[in-house]
Amino acid sequence: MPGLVDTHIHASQYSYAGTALDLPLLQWLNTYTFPVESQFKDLDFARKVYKQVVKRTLRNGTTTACYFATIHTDASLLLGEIANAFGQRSLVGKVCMDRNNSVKQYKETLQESQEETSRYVNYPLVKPVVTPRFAPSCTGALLGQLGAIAKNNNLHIQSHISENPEEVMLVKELFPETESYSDVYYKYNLLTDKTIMAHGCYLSDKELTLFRETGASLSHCPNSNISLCSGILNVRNVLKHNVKLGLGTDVAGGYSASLLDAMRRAQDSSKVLAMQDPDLEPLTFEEAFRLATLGGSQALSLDDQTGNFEVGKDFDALRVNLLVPGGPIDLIQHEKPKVIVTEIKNNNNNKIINCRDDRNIVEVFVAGRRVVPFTDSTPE
Ligand SMILES: O=c1[nH]c(=O)c2nc[nH]c2[nH]1
Ligand SMILES: [Zn+2]
Repeated sequence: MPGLVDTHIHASQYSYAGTALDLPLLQWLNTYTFPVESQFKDLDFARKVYKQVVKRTLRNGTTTACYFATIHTDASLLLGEIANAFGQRSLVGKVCMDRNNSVKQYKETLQESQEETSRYVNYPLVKPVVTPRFAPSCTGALLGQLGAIAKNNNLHIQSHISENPEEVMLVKELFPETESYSDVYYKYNLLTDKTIMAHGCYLSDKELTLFRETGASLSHCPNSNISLCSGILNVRNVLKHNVKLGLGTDVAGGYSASLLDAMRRAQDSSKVLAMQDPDLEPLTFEEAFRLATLGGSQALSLDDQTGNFEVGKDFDALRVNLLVPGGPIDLIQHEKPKVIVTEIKNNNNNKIINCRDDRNIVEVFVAGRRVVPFTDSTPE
């Protein structure tokens, strides 16, 4: 089957994935996230965590990952180097933030943020992404500079938007002259056809229309949205507005680094909304599969290279063995499936989403190179 695309993951938060999920977003950032991220000044610590997250996501079939690092440029460059060495297709973002009242050492000046963002490298599979953390962490001046850097260098952009009600209110207070949260990013040239924004749970129809018009996309991160009690994205409405959409694990707001988990949570979340509104059609497993593959590649504007097995694209693929010895699946009264799954269309394939885990992913290929299982030549 095609490789999986994680459109939103914080590599720097991997060390505490599965813990610290007892506070809502803004308090969670101040209490857990900023203190941990500030430790990435230490390159030895950064190397340890970044190697683990690249290996863990690859083993889970993530052939493309769109990463947030931290404000530290050297550590962010190291993440790019590690992804490149392991052969994972990725976008790597040095986080930019010149506002932080709670953990005062974890921020930059406007000038530092601008100069450091210009220190990026381009590998064939690893690309830079301009990364304002989110509007509350950035002054308007910084957002404007980052919009200009992205435009002048034709770079990808990533950030967060409308994840939690308190955050949306804060943005209104900080940017009173703007019409909406989306309008803040739009005004600073940060909504482009190479932009991906995480969450968007509280976007209005008008804002979704702005996304469609600018070509900006959304990353749906259901595990994080539930774990931090942020909200539930109405995926059906996003699709109805023809906004490009992918799935994200959003580690460590999300506790799982697996896109299989994201597919399941996306369906669960959509079913919860459908229970409250009988007119709403829940997401099917075919749709969840598409979001995790082709949808993600479109959302990252990488669908000319990856996302499915169309002739001309790179070979990003998983070899899945449902019956791997010691694996998590029992197939009863079925012949042994031996298929290339380009789309999910029968119940046996649905087991791939609902019952499988990384034990069933026996080989992973990125751009034709086998990257899992790891070999002697894989970096330590
Ligand atoms: O889920 C999230 N994780 C983060 O690290 C973050 N920063 C701003 N907004 C955020 N949301
Ligand atoms: Zn995030």
